[in-house]
Amino acid sequence: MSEQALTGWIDRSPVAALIVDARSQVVAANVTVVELLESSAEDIMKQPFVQLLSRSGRMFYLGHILPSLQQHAAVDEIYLRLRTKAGQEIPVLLNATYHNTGGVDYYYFAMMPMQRRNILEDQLVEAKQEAEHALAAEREALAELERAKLELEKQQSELKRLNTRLEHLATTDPLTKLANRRAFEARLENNLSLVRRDSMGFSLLSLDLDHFKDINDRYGHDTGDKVLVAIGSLLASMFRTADLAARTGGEEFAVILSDADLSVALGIAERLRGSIEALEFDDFRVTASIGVTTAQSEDTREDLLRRADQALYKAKRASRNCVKYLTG
Ligand SMILES: Nc1nc2c(ncn2[C@@H]2O[C@H](COP(=O)(O)OP(=O)(O)OP(=O)(O)O)[C@@H](O)[C@H]2O)c(=O)[nH]1
Repeated sequence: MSEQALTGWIDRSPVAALIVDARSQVVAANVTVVELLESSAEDIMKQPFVQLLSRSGRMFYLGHILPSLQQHAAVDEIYLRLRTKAGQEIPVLLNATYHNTGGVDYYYFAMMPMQRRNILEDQLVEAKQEAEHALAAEREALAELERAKLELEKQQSELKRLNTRLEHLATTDPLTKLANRRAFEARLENNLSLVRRDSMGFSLLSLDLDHFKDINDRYGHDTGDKVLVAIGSLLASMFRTADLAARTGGEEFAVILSDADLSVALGIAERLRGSIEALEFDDFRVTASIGVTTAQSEDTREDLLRRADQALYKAKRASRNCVKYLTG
């Protein structure tokens, strides 16, 4: 078979194809090889195949590929580097087979350029980098979300703290730190509904300091305030949390005594009156008048307050510094 006919076979091949003779001289090359090596068919033909390889490729061909080919008549997918006329190295995968045509030995070399694989590898690296960037962006977004969540939690707990503080301010008398009139009335309503529902009785003390105006006039308003604070401390220390002591006006106080009937309430009121009388101030003593009443299931808040005030009025009219009661 002529060399021209051999070249004709392989010209249209999608792979770079070469045929070399038993001495590894190129005897046929397809167009793909010529284009790949950026050379001409004339330059390639009659050259030893090794001249078309990189320096390391030559050593590998002579030391490994050729002996394998001679021994096994074929090699599969060997990585090699071709070298263009201009010196550029082109990675290829080589498959080679031995043929005997008309009594003459030939080797057929089919080389697949690895450019495509390199492009795929580049694309793979690019995709990996993009994935890493996306992952980093996602991590950053998650961290941002976590920061926003923490900030929100912080603001919520601050809001809760402010609400508690506001609630405290709205229900506390600033001078004595006792419950104020608003908190007192709310508790009164609540206790009255318990009386109606569960017959859970309670009593009410209405307390007014005696001749308090004289204390203010004689010792000054600041001293009057100190007296009010001392009365507040005494009330706060005397009553259980189930009860409620409140400052309901200037020098007026009230105590809701949960689960206390009239006789219990009278005993407590008398003890309170005595404790106030026993308080020691610089140059004077303070006394209080106390009115006591007990809640009835049909009582409204106004009924109860009116009775307690009437009992207090009775105490004021009597001698002051005493306890009086009124039943419903
Ligand atoms: N220092 C001080 N005085 C107050 C406060 N609130 C009310 N007062 C005073 O309490 C006095 C109450 O006087 P009155 O209502 O005449 O009663 P009183 O002098 O206690 O006389 P009786 O209740 O009849 O025994 C007034 O002088 C008010 O100015 C306060 O927050 N601080």
